[in-house]
Amino acid sequence: MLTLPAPAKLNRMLHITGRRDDGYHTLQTLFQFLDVGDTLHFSLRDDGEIRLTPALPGVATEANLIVRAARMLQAENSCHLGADIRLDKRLPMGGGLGGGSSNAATTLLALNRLWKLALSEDRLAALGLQLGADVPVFVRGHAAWAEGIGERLTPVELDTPWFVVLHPGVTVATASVFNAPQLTRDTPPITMARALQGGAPAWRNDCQTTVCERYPEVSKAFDWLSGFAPTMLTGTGACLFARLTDERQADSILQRVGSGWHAFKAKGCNLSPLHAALGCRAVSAKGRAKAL
Ligand SMILES: C[C@@](CO)(OP(=O)(O)O)[C@H](O)COP(=O)(O)OP(=O)(O)OC[C@H]1O[C@@H](n2ccc(N)nc2=O)[C@H](O)[C@@H]1O
Ligand SMILES: Nc1ncnc2c1ncn2[C@@H]1O[C@H](COP(=O)(O)OP(=O)(O)O)[C@@H](O)[C@H]1O
Repeated sequence: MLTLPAPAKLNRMLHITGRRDDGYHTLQTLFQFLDVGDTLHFSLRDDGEIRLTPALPGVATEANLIVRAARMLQAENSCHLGADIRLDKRLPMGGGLGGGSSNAATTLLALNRLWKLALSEDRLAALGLQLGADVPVFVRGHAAWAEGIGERLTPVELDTPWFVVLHPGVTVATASVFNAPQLTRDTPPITMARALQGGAPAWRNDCQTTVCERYPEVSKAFDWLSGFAPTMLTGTGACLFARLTDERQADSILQRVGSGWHAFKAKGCNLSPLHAALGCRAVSAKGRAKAL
């Protein structure tokens, strides 16, 4: 059996720079992984079946990104092998932590290994992009500056603080945020160097105002958490994250979280825990940028 993590991600900053003809928005964002996430267990089957347990509430098995990733790999390689896959789900769904995308990326890398397909990382990232804009960064496995709809990636070294991630108990529909008339969607593009130069104190998320206006519970949670430390929305929410000076500060905040909200502490990682588990070497220092 192959057991691998599917870590969460944060968008440490997120700018929306425009809208494409197909309706998708162009972004500039900094992705970083957390040392917390789901876990997947893979066992080989020789009959071509893909069996996933347990089912996720509200997600048909064939629509689950894990099953879709497995089927895509089978089709791509005319592969007749299958897998039993068990998912230990910890990440809230639709929270802006990228859990579904991360599950898909872990499945692509795991089955590439289990089925001995030897597909390149480039090919796996291209397949992943067909499943979701956030899948390629999980396939690549390094914190990254992302452009386009999140698929044009440049690895970066970011600060790796402790965070408290707070789920305010509401679900935010990504499409409703991107369709909101008041959404800021004309932030002038900046260079990666400029984004990194300001560092964390200068970062913001263009979705945050719209999400807080439309979801009062997110606004309330933001006001509460930012009373302790600098706080931001990840992706289109609903999760918020506070950047802390040390782990003790995280523990102290966690003791005060009210009922109806779910919170956990996590550390930022520039190398994905998935790639650490697979024993991948970190990308070479060449071409990496460093946040000040
Ligand atoms: C904006 C991010 C940042 O990480 O938010 P989170 O999902 O993590 O919160 C992601 O790129 C989200 O990517 P993903 O979650 O794959 O979005 P999808 O399901 O493909 O998109 C849902 C809907 O949101 C809109 N959408 C999504 C991404 C984008 N760059 N522009 C858009 O306009 C489209 O209307 C699309 O139909
Ligand atoms: N394996 C999976 N894990 C989580 N969500 C999944 C999965 N497969 C499909 N989904 C669907 O994808 C949606 C987005 O999930 P997720 O990636 O966790 O959130 P977000 O994109 O907000 O970070 C979920 O609401 C769910 O309907």
